[in-house]
Amino acid sequence: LNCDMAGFREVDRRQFPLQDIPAIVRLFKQQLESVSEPDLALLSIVVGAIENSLTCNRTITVQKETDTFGEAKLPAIEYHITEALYTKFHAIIKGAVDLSQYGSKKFASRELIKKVSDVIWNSLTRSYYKDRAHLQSLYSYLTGNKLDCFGVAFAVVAGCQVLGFRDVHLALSEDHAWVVFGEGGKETAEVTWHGKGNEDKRGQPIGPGVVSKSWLYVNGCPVICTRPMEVAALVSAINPSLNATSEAMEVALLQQELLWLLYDLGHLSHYPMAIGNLSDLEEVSPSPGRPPCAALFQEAATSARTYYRNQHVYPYTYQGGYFYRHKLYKEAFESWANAADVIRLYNYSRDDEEIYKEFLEIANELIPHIMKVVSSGHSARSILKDPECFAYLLRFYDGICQWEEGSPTPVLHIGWAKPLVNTISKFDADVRAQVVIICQNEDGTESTGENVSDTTVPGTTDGKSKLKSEDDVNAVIAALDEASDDCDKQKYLSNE
Ligand SMILES: CC1(C)CN=C(N2CCN(c3ncnc4sc(C(F)(F)C(F)(F)F)cc34)CC2)S1
Repeated sequence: LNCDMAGFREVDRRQFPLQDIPAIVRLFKQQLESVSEPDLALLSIVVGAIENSLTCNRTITVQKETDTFGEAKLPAIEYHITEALYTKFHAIIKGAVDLSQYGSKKFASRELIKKVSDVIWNSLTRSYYKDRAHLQSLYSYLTGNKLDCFGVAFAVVAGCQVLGFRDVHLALSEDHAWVVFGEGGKETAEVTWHGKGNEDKRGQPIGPGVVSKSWLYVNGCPVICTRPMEVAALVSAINPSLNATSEAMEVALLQQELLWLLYDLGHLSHYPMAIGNLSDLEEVSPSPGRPPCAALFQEAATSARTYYRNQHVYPYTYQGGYFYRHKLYKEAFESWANAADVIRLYNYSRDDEEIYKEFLEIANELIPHIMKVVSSGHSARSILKDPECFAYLLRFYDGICQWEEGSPTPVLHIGWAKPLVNTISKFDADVRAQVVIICQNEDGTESTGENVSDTTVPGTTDGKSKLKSEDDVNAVIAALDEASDDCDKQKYLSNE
């Protein structure tokens, strides 16, 4: 009867109450190394209970944060609480889904998945703030009937695991989640909503999203999770935030320890964002004997290039953000140029607001801040004298221009042009002249397009004077467009 209670039965009652981080890590390790598959419901309830008690209404008196051995103290997670919630989830799922109606037992069907999604969906609180923190776990679902969009997708996969369907897995893009199922995992189904004010497409395959080349569906290169990678997703989704400005240290430490456990077991190698999350945590509090966070950010980018045809943007914006925070501005420019080389392959659609905001912040906040900071310096090694920096910036802006080409939704507007022109005009003509634009034509042959320094900025004579009016700005855009029209694909290389 209770074969699927295996997850719980195996759990050694003696492990409870779970008092500290090592106890939780032991539970995860035992689940990840157990012969069957890790129990998603059990693990999500446990970490959800800890996160909730340490970040929401801190009912517990703030205990001495570490015990005598420096381990962060956690609120004791009682066996009977965990078991009650676990049993409740099983009862909800098995009570609502009459398996005899769904033919094949071996593989899930679209109808079954839609039914599980409906059970979760229809049991959510009518209206609540969907973007709130701490709504990602089954603890939130079972105690408050609230889930965020990731949480709904995760709950559907956990529900299908309860029903014994080992073919249903979580599929993750950089801003959306859905499920794959069936023989060879070839079928896809929407199970949750995305963004605000969009009709949900639950039950439908994700095909059209891939065809439209929108970033939301990462050109058909999503992270397809195994059970342990679904554990990595729930661990990545742990949110240590106490409020907008501070975090619960013990929750962040727990997330970091669990991510290292998953990393050591090899379950992050195909999951760039999880590696990025771990790198962010390591940047704040480095673990002794572990690779430096800079190496982890690089690993995330390499994973995306190796397993996902370099169609993911976030590994490069994780890396660029790190370099920016550490004032490694040339390295930041290179990462952001690499991010733009990814987005140029997509067509910007209305569902892609998140990545639009990401590029907008880089182009109109971070790069202008860097230009301001370095302008005051007078070092000969200034990035303003470095043609490679100019080349990285051109590749960055050109990637965004190409993103717009062929898109149903415009990307650029005057708000982009001013910082863009301001940045480019900080590089003198003699520096710009050192950048050679290599064009790759349709047939793969290469030709040097117009040399950038020949396209003196209209309205100026020696290319040195600054731009004044809006017409000048529009003229520059036209010049850039013209330059980009000359070549099908531009690679900006600086000559050595
Ligand atoms: C460079 C950044 C701006 C820093 N944090 C970033 N994150 C934080 C972590 N994050 C993630 N980290 C691990 N896994 C996932 S699965 C996912 C999602 F597909 F969008 C979902 F499921 F719809 F929410 C998001 C996400 C989203 C991206 S990107």
